[in-house]
Amino acid sequence: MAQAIQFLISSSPSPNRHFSKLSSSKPSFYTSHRRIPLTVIRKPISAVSSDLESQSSRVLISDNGKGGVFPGTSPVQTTATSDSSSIEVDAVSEAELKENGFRSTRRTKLVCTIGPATCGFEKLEALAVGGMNVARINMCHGTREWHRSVIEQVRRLNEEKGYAVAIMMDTEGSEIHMGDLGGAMSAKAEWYNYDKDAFRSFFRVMQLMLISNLFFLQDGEVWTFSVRAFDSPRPERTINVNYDGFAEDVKVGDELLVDGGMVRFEVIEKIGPDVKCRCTDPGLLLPRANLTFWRDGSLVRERNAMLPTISSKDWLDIDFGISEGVDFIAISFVKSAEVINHLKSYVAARCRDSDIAVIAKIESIDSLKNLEEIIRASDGAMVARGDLGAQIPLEQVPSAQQKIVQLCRQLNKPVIVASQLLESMIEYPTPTRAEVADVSEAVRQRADALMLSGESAMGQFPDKALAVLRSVSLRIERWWREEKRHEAMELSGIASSFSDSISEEICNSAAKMGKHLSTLETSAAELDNNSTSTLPFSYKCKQNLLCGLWGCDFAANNLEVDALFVYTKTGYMASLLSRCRPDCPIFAFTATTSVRRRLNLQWGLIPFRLGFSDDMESNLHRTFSLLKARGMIKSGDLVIAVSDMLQSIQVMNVP
Ligand SMILES: Nc1ncnc2c1ncn2[C@@H]1O[C@H](COP(=O)(O)OP(=O)(O)O)[C@@H](O)[C@H]1O
Ligand SMILES: C=C(OP(=O)(O)O)C(=O)O
Ligand SMILES: [K+]
Ligand SMILES: [Mg+2]
Repeated sequence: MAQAIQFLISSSPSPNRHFSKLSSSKPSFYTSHRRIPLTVIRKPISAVSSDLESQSSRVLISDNGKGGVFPGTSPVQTTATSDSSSIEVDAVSEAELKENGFRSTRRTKLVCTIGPATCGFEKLEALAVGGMNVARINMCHGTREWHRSVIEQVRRLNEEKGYAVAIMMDTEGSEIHMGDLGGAMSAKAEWYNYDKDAFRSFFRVMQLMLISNLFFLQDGEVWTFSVRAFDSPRPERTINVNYDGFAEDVKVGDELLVDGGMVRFEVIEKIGPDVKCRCTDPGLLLPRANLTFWRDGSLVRERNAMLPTISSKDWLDIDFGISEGVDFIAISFVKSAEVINHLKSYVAARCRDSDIAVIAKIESIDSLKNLEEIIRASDGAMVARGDLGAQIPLEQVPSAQQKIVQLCRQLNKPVIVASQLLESMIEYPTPTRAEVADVSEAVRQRADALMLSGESAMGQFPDKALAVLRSVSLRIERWWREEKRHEAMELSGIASSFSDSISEEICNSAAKMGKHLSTLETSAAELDNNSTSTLPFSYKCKQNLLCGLWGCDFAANNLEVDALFVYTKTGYMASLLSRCRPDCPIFAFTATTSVRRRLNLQWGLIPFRLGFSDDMESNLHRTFSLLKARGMIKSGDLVIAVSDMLQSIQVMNVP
């Protein structure tokens, strides 16, 4: 039995004259700013869907590829220009929905760093098929030409095969690191990419160390770290450091950590630009490894902290990212909100509609100190545990992660948990149990996204690593849905304007409603157009915006909400729904390709590109018709729909 109940909060009376007001005398809500009539409308869907059958069900699969918005159009104009009878969704979500239904869709998003192991078209396609939502390129490595080719291939994949993989560019940042060791840029990658039997063979390892310019250090060996630029060949046992102040800053007796402690040295002598160090913890020296130095058990960071967060090379990379139309720019070693604000205005001035999101990487002590202001200024954050673990004691990383993940959700910013999630899978086809537990914890914390680094960039099993992230995410998500094991979080209000606070309340209510409706146990037989009953729960919203809303008559039998639909121009309303982490998936309809790709990073959202109008009723019916034609929904599915144009909540069975 198809029927609809619609709650409307609109700044003008419902523009939809088709809806009859069966129960319209609910209290209106007035404020000093604006008058908002609150109506509760209900009517059988059959009466409003007479034109449904005549709707075209023509569908379009491909993403329009090239980044940015459509030429010469704002998102609003795009609505008018896009093909009104088409809908675009990525091929993986579509297949998942068709095969297993709504509940099977993965909520946690997956980011893969692309490197030598995955830069070919087929390898990229395998990652897209495996569920990669965002491809990350790390400007620490490789040339711009190399990165451009990756971007082009991802775009082609989207265009030709119907994926919607977004692109994140990650800046190098002003960390102190070693030089290239005179070898190929991807020496570490080559090193791991030899076949695994060979990799494990001692003699092969020795041979590789010679050809790849990798060095396995012995205890007590003395090496020179120098800020001088060397002509090749580089003097023996000498390593170049990229930071000019290095020799001035270190003191004899300091501890020098390579790659957060993979190799350790003690500073024994300073001679002008050269610093002589004795190896105290032997290990493998890898090209461009990060360096930190410690004194009396604390990180020395006075001078390091004075380095600009965005170096001149980073600015060139950012220009490159803007011209290539990347979707996200992740900024390494952020120290304050200032740099994020600066970058955002820089991007806005150069990029129409400023549709590149700026992600703050939290990986330094300073970023932890200024965490809230940084996250407020950014469009999202990354818990960059690799470098973070080199700056704070390792045992503090888990609590920092939890704090960052929670704060991001409170502030409605997507958050990525990154680094070493499945580190052992660089070499082995299965993860360790501890790694699976770590991934599970990030999923249980309900981070928006998980990221692979070396596992996908230069590991031997990129697809397998991605499959592990995917299956663990799915399993843990299901587990907490079934057993309610996830962390409960009281969300505080974030809206800064009156209109935003209405959107926020609508989304909170829709998400809650989904939950409540799915736990109702009244009988379906009671669901009848003429019956009037009251929802068996009381709901009080903080700002009283929706008070009285639930006084409407409603009865349901084991009503399970299958999906939340959100029609959103900028993506904001979709992010508000995602923030609530509802039990059912969220179908986010947006008119712009770039907004759609950006929504890929957010928990639980399945982004669709769809042109839509201000008439919610016709939007819904057209969407139902298009999705039914593709087998993604079926008659009887229960949907709660919200929209940022009309600020409404509607509950509908798919006709
Ligand atoms: N574009 C690239 N070219 C060559 N090697 C790369 C590239 N991107 C990543 N890698 C390799 O993958 C490893 C892991 O990637 P990532 O975590 O992004 O970098 P890092 O180790 O510098 O933090 C790098 O150390 C590097 O060896
Ligand atoms: C993600 C990180 O940054 P990068 O790989 O660029 O060092 C990290 O440090 O964890
Ligand atoms: K980086
Ligand atoms: Mg880092």
